[in-house]
Amino acid sequence: MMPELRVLYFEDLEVGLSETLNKVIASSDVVGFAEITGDRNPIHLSEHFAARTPFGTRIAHGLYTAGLISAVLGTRLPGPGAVYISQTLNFRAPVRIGDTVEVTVEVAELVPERRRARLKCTCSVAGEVVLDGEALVKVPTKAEADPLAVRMGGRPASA
Ligand SMILES: C[C@@H](O)CC(=O)SCCNC(=O)CCNC(=O)[C@H](O)C(C)(C)COP(=O)(O)OP(=O)(O)OC[C@H]1O[C@@H](n2cnc3c(N)ncnc32)[C@H](O)[C@@H]1OP(=O)(O)O
Repeated sequence: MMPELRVLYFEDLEVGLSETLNKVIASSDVVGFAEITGDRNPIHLSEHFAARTPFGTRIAHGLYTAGLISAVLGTRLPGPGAVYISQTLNFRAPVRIGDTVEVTVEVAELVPERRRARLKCTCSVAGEVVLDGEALVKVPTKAEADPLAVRMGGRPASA
């Protein structure tokens, strides 16, 4: 999943606007997440260990799956310039190696005075919700992002 970047400013958002991305979970993703975070819980890394858990096989780190929500927020909705304030997470079912995770974020509430957007976040595998929660992000306005372009009537500063 390497989606094209899309910038939405606070003014572009409306309740109900949503974005969905899919990601196949590779073993190398899980190993890489273990390396960069230091979470080497064998439930993620060892088939021998994981076989003796209720899941029966290796599962992805919950925070790796959650990171896919961050990817949608940071690249598509709202996109570049969005700043995380908070995120709730409910890990409802395991994600296994090879699963395709469908990540959807949807604008649930806008707070114009503070340029905040609250987004409902859902990750599913084959129609089953594996993770859900809510994100709160600060979203740049057009004027904050490029004040010169706004003064020039929306034309980019280089024009
Ligand atoms: C630290 C790291 O290294 C480790 C990880 O990252 S592990 C990877 C992330 N976690 C997961 O993948 C776990 C996914 N979740 C599950 O598999 C299950 O939710 C569970 C095994 C944790 C719990 O299952 P169980 O004990 O069988 O619970 P029930 O299904 O019987 O449900 C009982 C009630 O609790 C509610 N509930 C269960 N899980 C959650 C949850 N994650 N968030 C919120 N609520 C949850 C469930 O709805 C039931 O409620 P009810 O009112 O009784 O219906």
